[in-house]
Amino acid sequence: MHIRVIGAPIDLGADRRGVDIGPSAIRYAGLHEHLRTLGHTVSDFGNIHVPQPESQPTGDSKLKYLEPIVQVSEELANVVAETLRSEQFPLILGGDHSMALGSISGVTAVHKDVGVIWVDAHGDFNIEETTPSGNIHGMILSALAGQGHPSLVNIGGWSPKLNPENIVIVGARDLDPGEQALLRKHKVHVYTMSEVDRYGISDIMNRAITIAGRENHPIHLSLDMDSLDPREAPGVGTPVRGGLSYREAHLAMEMVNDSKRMVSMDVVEVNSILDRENATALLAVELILSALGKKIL
Ligand SMILES: NC(=[NH2+])NCCC[C@H](N)C(=O)O
Ligand SMILES: [Mn+2]
Ligand SMILES: [Mn+2]
Repeated sequence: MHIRVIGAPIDLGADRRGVDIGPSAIRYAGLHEHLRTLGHTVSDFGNIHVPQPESQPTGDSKLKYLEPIVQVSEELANVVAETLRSEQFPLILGGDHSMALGSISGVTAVHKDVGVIWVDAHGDFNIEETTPSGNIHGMILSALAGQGHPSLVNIGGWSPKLNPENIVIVGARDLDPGEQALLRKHKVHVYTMSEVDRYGISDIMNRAITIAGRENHPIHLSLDMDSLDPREAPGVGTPVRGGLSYREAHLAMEMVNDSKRMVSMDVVEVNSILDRENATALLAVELILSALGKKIL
């Protein structure tokens, strides 16, 4: 496969510094060399331009940094779409999860009926009326499904990008009350940690792949590193106890690879200021390798 690494060093969606270093930290953890040992061809687009938060007005407290986030999303969507059109696999490194607005907008500009597997402690399905924080990284999946502020919903000039019934969230354990109601209303498939415990990650991933990939739909994988237990992934801005274990996360990635349906992938929320000796970035690289074909034997 031809993989193109795209850095999206955005921290405007989390209103906290440190995730902007994520793309460098993941590259520094040996991403390119390891991908090449799997037999992939790897090129690097570099990072898209993201303004520094200190240079921007915060704007509406319920939609912080809306304008620059929309600008970055438009640019990232174009780069991702161009990458797919030139038959390369986009591997997008965050940055906070708001970058998925750009990446998935780009994917859905090229592929029809995209299914999304969103591995996350959170639902990221808030809108300005339900957000407890005003941080846009918690409002991105809803925007892709056509809900929320028109500037977020209409990246690229069209909407919705996703049919909510093609979205599967895996690993959820911290959903806000208004967000829960929206997820139910729009019939998003949510597998909580409780269900992972009850049925096992293998069963849950089989279901997730069946739903997101039904009728041959291409799958986009969005991996939020806070889906992992904070003992494994300490370098995240919004840690929640009781997350995926190291082994569960690897198996989840391996199963996505085995499905042969993945067309693009994001890895987000690596916060190097909060990390310990780059452990979270090193784990991110390991998980990327499992998702992109590394086999034990
Ligand atoms: N991508 C993330 N880490 N999102 C965390 C969102 C936290 C919370 N639900 C909020 O809306 O603010
Ligand atoms: Mn997230
Ligand atoms: Mn999260």
